[in-house]
Amino acid sequence: MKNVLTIAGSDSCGGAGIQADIKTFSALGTYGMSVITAITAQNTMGVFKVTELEEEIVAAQINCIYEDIKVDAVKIGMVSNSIIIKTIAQCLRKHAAKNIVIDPVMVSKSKYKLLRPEACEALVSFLFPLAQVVTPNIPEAEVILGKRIQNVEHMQEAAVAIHKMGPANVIVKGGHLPGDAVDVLFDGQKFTLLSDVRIATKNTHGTGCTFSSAIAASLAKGFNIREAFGAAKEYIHGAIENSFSIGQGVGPTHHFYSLYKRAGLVD
Ligand SMILES: Nc1ncnc2c1ncn2[C@@H]1O[C@H](COP(=O)(O)OP(=O)(O)O)[C@@H](O)[C@H]1O
Ligand SMILES: Cc1ncc(COP(=O)(O)O)c(N)n1
Repeated sequence: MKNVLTIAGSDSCGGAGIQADIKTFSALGTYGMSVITAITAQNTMGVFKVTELEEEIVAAQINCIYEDIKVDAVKIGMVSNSIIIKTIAQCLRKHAAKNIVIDPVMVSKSKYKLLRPEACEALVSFLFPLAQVVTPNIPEAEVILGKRIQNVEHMQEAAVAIHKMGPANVIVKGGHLPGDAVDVLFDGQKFTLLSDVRIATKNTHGTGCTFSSAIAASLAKGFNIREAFGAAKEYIHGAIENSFSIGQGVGPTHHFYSLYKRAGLVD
């Protein structure tokens, strides 16, 4: 069994954040662990309150895990302020953490700011250089670069520009552009583009969290970045295809549809 850690925020309704990450790790046959950076009160309609945790408890959670358990990959999601960002960078350096996947979470689908605007610079300068891969969506890449991204060519340019900020690989996700769902990987030398038919659903709560966690689980299993990208794309497609409506807003993706199907729990 490979061990995968998520460092992220808790989502009370279970569709994104820590909860989506651990479901993904489990569905992909890895052992999931968590370091919580913030607690959010949210549901399918929005984020209503956020409490950031003190950096001491964030550091203690990371140290506790690395001092005892071999961590095969780590995914970083919502980290809302620069003090916690610097603490995480320091801890991961101290433990020589490998297979670091960074999803630079900034704004929820319900438009709530999950990253303090002044902390974007810290995220880029302290965490990006440690990453095996960073996975911005279009709005995040636009904020990082201060440029509009309107097509796949712009996504490729953005991937090259973000690569210069230090990560070994960049995947710019195209979920926010119209048309097919095209994602662009740049490894410093060449591009890999993966495209899927866009699934017509409003239930995409947590897609970015799920996608980056699937990459982390795949890297933990020994896949190279291109293989991990392919496995994550396939996983997110199935999870969105089987997404469902709970609550009144944007529903979650389904992580265990194939297991449930085999067990006769769904049609
Ligand atoms: N409606 C959809 N149909 C198929 N794939 C999608 C759809 N929406 C997003 N994706 C895919 O889900 C992954 C997450 O992308 P995105 O939604 O852009 O991330 P985020 O949740 O960070 O905004 C990407 O692989 C993207 O191409
Ligand atoms: C704790 C937490 N982390 C990440 C997201 C982003 O997910 P989404 O973009 O689908 O709202 C979220 N809503 N909550």
